[in-house]
Amino acid sequence: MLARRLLSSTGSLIGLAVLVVLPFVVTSPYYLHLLVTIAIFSILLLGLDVVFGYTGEVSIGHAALFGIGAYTAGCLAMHFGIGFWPALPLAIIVASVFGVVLALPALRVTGPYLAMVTLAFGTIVQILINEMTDLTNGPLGIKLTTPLFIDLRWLGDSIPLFDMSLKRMKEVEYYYIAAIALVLTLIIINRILASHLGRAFEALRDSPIASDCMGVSVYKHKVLAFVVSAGLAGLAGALFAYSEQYIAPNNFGFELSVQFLLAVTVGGRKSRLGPILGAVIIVFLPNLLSDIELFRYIAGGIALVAVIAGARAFVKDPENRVRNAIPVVLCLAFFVFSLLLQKITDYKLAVFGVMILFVVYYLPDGIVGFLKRAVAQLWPSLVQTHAVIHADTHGKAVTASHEGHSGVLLHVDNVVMQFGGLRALDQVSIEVKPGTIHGLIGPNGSGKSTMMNVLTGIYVPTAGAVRFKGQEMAGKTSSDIAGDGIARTFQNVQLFAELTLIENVLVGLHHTYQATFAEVALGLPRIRREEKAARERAMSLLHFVGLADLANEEARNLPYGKQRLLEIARALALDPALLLLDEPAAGLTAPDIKHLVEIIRKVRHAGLTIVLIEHHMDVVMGLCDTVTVLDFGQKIAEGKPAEVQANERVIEAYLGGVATAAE
Ligand SMILES: Nc1ncnc2c1ncn2[C@@H]1O[C@H](COP(=O)(O)OP(=O)(O)OP(=O)(O)O)[C@@H](O)[C@H]1O
Repeated sequence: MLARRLLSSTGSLIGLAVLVVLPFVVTSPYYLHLLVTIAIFSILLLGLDVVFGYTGEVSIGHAALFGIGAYTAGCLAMHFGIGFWPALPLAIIVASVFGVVLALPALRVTGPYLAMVTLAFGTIVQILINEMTDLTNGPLGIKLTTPLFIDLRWLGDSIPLFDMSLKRMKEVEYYYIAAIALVLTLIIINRILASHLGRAFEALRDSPIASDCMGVSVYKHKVLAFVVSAGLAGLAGALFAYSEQYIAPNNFGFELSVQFLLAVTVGGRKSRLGPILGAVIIVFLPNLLSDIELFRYIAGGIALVAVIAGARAFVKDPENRVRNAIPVVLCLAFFVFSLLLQKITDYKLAVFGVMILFVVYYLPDGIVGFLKRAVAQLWPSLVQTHAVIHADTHGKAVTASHEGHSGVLLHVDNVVMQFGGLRALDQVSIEVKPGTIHGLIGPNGSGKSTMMNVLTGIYVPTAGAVRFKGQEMAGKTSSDIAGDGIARTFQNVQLFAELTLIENVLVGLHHTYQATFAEVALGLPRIRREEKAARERAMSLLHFVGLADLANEEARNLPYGKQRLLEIARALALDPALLLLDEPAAGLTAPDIKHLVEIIRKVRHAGLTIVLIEHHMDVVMGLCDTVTVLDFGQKIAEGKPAEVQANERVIEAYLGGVATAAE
C-alpha cells in the first residue's frame, strides 16, 4: 500500500515537474503550440472519459460541445468585448446546458442508438454555427486576439489602467495557463471519479436496474455525467479558441468527435493517463506520419517490444503459440512496411487506420490498460495491495431503517399485471407483517419475479395497489422505493461487474452521503469523513456475509454462489425495512445454502422483514413464517408452511412437481 501511494505521489510530482520544465526544453513556438493543444485536448478527453469510460455511453457529439465552448468565447469577444477570463466560466456554463440537452436522449436510448442521436446533435450544432451568421459570422469564422493578462477594459476608459492590464500573453504564458487548467481538471475529475458519484456512473453502466434499486437514480447520474463532461468540453473549447485565435465551423466536425473517441480508446478508458496519452497521439500523429525517419524509429520500437513480449509468451504460454505469434508477425510486417515506404504522406490515412485496428483488437483496454496489466504481472505488489479497511465494529452490520413498525408493513391489494394478452399477476393480494419471513412460491412462470418487479417499481401494475408502511407505492421510481426502505436481490444476479466487492456494497451505501457536488470536487472534510465511515460499514457488511477477504476483488471474478451473497450485502447496505430475496439459493452448493440460511436468520433477527422467493422447499419450510403460493398469476393458497405443504391444490400445482424434480 505504502509503495503504491509513494509511486502515485511520485508519479504526480514527476508529471508536475515535466509540465513546469517542458517550455524550457521545447523552445520552438510551433512545438510549444502543440503542447498547448495537447493540454486542451487532454481536458476534453478527461471529460469524455466520464461519459464513455465510466457510464459506458458512446457520444459522437463532443466535437460540437467543444465548438460550443469555442464559439461562446468567440461570440463574447466579438459582440460584447468580453475577454478571456470571463469567457472560461461562461463557456463551461453554456456547454453544460447543452450537456443536459445531450443527456436527455441518453435517458431513453443507449448504445448505437445513442451514438446516432449524438451524431445528429453534432451535425445540427455545426449547421447552426454555419447558418446563424449574425451571431457566429458563419463560414467566415471568428478571429480572436491574444488574451490580455489582466483585462480591466470593462471598467471603462476613465479608469487608469496599470501596466499588466495591457500586457498580452506570450505563447509560453498561455502554455502555463493551459497546464494549470489541465492540473485542476485532473484534481477535480480524480475526486469526482473516486467518490460515490464515480461509483454511481460505473454502476449505471454495469446494471441500470440494480443501480435504481440501490437508490442510485440512473436519470440523475447520467445527466450529471453529461454535464461534467460537457463543462470540460466547453472549457477546452474556450482555451482552444484563444490558442488558435481563429475558429470556423469546420474545426468542429464529425471527424473530430471520432478522433476524440479513438484517442480515449487507444490511450485507455477509465484512467487519468489514458486520455492524456490519447491527446498526445492525436496531436502528434499527423506530425509523426509526415516524418518518415521518425515513423521508422517508432515502428522499429514497436516491433522490438512485440518481439520481446512474443518471446516471453512463447516460453510461458506454449498452448497459444500460434495466437501469440500473430501480433509479433504483424508488428514486424509494419516495421518492414515503414522501411519500404519512400513517401508516407500518400499512406497517412491507411497507416492511421491500421494502427487503430491493431490497438482496438489487441489492446482493448488501451495502452494504459495494457501497461497496467504488464506492471501487475511484473510487480504484483504494486497493484494488488489495497488499503486495509477496518470494519465498523461499533455499530451493528445490519440495521433496519425503520424498526418498530406495527401492523402490516407491506400491503399488496388486488394487483394485476398484464403483458399484452398475458396476465402475469391476476388480482393478487398479500399482507406482510413486520419482522416476519414471508415465502412466495409457485411453479416457473407463476408470476413471482413479476411481483418483485412490481414491488420495486420496475413494473407499474395494471390495476390494484401496493402500500408500504401505509404509503401508496404505485407510480414511484425504483430509486425512490429503495429510499423508502425496500431493497432486493435479483434472480439473474445483477452485480456491478467491473467494481470491486467493497465498491458494490458502497453503491448500496450511496444514501449515506450528504456531501454536495462542490464538496466532492473540492475534497472538503465532510466527503472524506463520509467516505471513511461508508468504507468501514461496507467492510462490516462484507464480514457479515463472509466475503471480507475478497473485498478488493472485482465482482465479475467471484464464483456464482458468492455473487449471490454479495448481492445480499449490497441490499443490506440500504438499511432497508423490507428485503426481497429472489431465489437466493439458486445454483448454490449444500454448504453454501446452509451458510445462506444462517445469514437470512441473522438478518431477520436484526429486525428486517423478508419476502423470500425460493424453489428449495427445505429452505422455505425451515425459514418462513407465512407462505403464499402463486399459480398462473393467481394466489392459490396462503398460510403457515405446514398448512401450505398439506394443501391439495398446492401439491397438485407445485409441490408434486418439486418432489418429482428432487427425486
Ligand atoms: N416484461 C415482460 N413481458 C412479457 N411477459 C413477461 C414479462 N415479465 C414476465 N413475463 C411473463 O410473466 C409470466 C410470469 O413470469 P415470472 O418471471 O414472474 O415468473 P416466476 O414465477 O418468477 O418464474 P421463475 O420461477 O421461472 O422465475 C411468465 O409467463 C413470463 O414470461
